[in-house]
Formats: sequence, structure tokens, C-alpha cells
Amino acid sequence: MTHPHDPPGGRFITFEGPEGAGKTTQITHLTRHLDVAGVPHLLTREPGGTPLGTRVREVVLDPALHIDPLPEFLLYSASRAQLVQDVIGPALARGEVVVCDRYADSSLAYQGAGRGLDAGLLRSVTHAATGGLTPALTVLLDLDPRLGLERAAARGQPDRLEQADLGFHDRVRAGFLALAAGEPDRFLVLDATRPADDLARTIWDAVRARLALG
Ligand SMILES: Nc1ncnc2c1ncn2[C@@H]1O[C@H](COP(=O)(O)OP(=O)(O)OP(=O)(O)O)[C@@H](O)[C@H]1O
Ligand SMILES: Cc1cn([C@H]2C[C@H](O)[C@@H](COP(=O)(O)O)O2)c(=O)[nH]c1=O
Repeated sequence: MTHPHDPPGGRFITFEGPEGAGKTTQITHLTRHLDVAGVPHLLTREPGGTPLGTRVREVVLDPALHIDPLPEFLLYSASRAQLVQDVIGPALARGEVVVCDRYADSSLAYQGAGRGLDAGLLRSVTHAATGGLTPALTVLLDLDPRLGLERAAARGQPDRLEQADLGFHDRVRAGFLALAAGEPDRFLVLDATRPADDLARTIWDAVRARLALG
């Protein structure tokens, strides 16, 4: 049940982490818990979740393309703006829990810490794209990128981001951890080498507590 004074992002949950950290696996567990508990929810992802986002995803992950850091960030931001406007905002307004696989923290970690774009620029464009919508809870699955990239490689050919060098992926991981250290109330940082079922229980406990789901 939502309250008229709940903040707009009060039921907004995001999952973040380096490549192959287990976001998809944990989101599947969480949505199953929400189903069983009868909590109305919407699952979406970035980039993606809208016709524009799906096209942006094809472009940004295409290993055949060279994309400079600024246009890369603007592409992710375009997908994000459309997703907030058309999907996330309306679902939150209906009182649903929204679970999103990656959101603005990925831009701060990948395009900021990873590519070296200015954090002030990233934050101001992100604010324009999202109207300042911030998650109530961000689950950060933390993992050494060497292990994450190995996990991802087992799935098939690496995409454009997965092909970047290890130095880039180490900076991304450090960027996520720095964001979490700066906002300890929003972030739940978990060791992604823990067994998947064990992580799923911890996440469900946190979601119930944070969203007062009972
Ligand atoms: N806790 C875990 N322990 C060991 N392996 C795991 C764990 N969680 C997920 N995996 C495996 O790691 C691989 C990547 O998992 P998953 O697709 O859930 O990650 P992801 O964060 O969504 O990846 P990406 O961001 O690269 O799409 C899969 O093969 C999955 O089975
Ligand atoms: C939202 C967002 C994502 N990225 C990167 C992170 C991943 O390498 C891909 C998305 O693929 P996944 O299978 O969904 O993890 O895009 C980014 O660099 N910046 C962003 O804002």
C-alpha cells in the first residue's frame, strides 16, 4: 500500500554490478518472491525496456562499433529518459514495485570511473533524464571482474563493453564501491561469490524491510 507522502522512488529497486555478477539470477529470485507475496511489480532493464531502449542496447553492445565516451553516455541517457518517462514513472505512480537491472549508477561507474567522464556532467544530464528519480534500494553485487568476465564468457561472444581491458573493469568495480560508500543507506553491497540461494534470501529480507512489505 502506498502513502500519498511516499517519495516517488520509494518502491524503486535497482541491481548493479560489474559484468557477470549475477544480477539476472538474483532479479529472477526476487521477482519470484514478489509473485508469491502477491506484490504488484514491474521488471525492466537498462539499456532496454522500451522500443528505443532496445535499439540503443543493440548499438551500445555492438562489438563492431567504435563509440567515444560522451556519445556512449548520451546513448545510455536517452534510453534512461525514455524508460523513466514511459515505464518506470507510470508503474511507480500505480503503486507497483519497480525492479530495474542497472540504472544511473552504471553510468557513474562505467562512463565516469571507467571512461573518465566528469562526474558533475554525468549527474546533471542524469538529473535531466530522470527528473531526479532515485532508487529506494540499490543491490550492488560486488565481484572481481576477472571472475565476472569468465562467467559472462561462458554465455558466448563478449559484447563491446565486455571486450574492454581489465583496467577499465577494475575502475568500474572501484567506482561502484565508492558510490556505495557515499550512500550507505541506499546501497546493499553483497559479495557475489556467495551461493546464489543464500544471496537471494539476504536480498528478499532487505527488500521486505526496506519497502515495509511485511
Ligand atoms: N552466486 C553465483 N555463484 C556462481 N555463479 C553464479 C552466481 N550467480 C550467477 N552465476 C552464474 O554467472 C553467470 C552470470 O550470471 P547472470 O547472468 O545472472 O549475471 P549478470 O550480472 O546479469 O550478467 P551481465 O551483467 O554480464 O549480463 C551465469 O552463468 C550464472 O549462472
Ligand atoms: C545502464 C548502463 C550500462 N552500461 C553497460 C554495462 C554492461 O556492460 C552493459 C549492459 O549489459 P548487461 O548485460 O545488461 O549488464 O552496458 C554502461 O556502460 N552504462 C550504463 O549507464
